[in-house]
Amino acid sequence: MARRPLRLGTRRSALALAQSGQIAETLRARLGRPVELVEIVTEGDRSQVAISQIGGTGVFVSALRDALLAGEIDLAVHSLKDLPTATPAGLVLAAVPPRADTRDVLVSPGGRTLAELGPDARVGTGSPRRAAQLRALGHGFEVVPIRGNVDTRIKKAIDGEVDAVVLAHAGLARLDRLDAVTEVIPPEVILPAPGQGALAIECARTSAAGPASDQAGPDRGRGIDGGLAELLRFVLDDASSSVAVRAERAFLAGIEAGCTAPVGALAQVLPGAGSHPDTRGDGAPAVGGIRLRAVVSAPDGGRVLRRELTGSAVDPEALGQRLADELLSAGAHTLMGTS
Ligand SMILES: NCc1[nH]cc(CCC(=O)O)c1CC(=O)O
Repeated sequence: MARRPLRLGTRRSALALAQSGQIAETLRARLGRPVELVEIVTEGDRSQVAISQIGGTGVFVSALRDALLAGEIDLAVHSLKDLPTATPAGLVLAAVPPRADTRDVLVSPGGRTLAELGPDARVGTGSPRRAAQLRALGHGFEVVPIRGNVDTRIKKAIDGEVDAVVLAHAGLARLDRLDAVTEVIPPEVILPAPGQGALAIECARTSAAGPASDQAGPDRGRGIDGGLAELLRFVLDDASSSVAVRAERAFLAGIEAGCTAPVGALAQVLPGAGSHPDTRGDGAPAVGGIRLRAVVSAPDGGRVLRRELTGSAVDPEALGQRLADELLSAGAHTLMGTS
């Protein structure tokens, strides 16, 4: 069978191209197969209005998913934190590669840290999660809504439009802009978004037996990749990263808040007694522990609820759901203004 290139669909932002290019390199090296990048322009790239007004960050994702479902691309690379918790029928989250630094960072050209920024300071972010946690610090600074790609946001701080901006460490690392970071913010101060720092590799669901003979539809027989999801998992997935984001996403799904809500979650796989946090060698996560922390905030940051639980890595979804239930019982929806 001819080994045509694997078509990897990507957004065309600098960040998306950087992370997709890195995954393409890994695939070429490990599969010895050509991989071509297919740039997909999304509504979120075209529009200048606030992301929260055009349906959330899901707008970045749906064009890539449409291309997968239409058979125009073989796999898509997403920032996992922008991926809605529900995977559409016909698609599968095939792999979560080794996760980057999960923390947020401050880019503050004047050199002031978060603790030093006082009531006179203007701090830029487009994220309700960051805005609420920034306000909850109680330093009184003004949170200014900004959007644009990572470089645009750094420039707003350098040009003095705001005193500082909060961004993801992972994004700056992938763009080789860590030089701009003035403070790495610990998760105790600002808890990152569920899935932050992780990538998601999605593909169409195909039968492991090969081009699906048992599935209807004009596009079904076209694929050359029976078991592509299994292959991608085998070459790209990191068991610890995968377990952690499964717990965080189960929490997010359980709290029914969506990916632009003022919600943070961070799971850490613990080096449990007698177990290795990585794999048993067969790709399955070893039986260990996970520590899951979460925060929900009132949109104005006036109140925040923080909770954490530790549970088994065997069932990260159950842990995420339990933590969501706890926060719901503690009044999360009333706090977030969603009930
Ligand atoms: N919402 C946009 C977005 N999606 C992924 C990243 C950075 C990479 C990551 O968090 O994995 C960013 C930029 C940011 O939040 O600063």
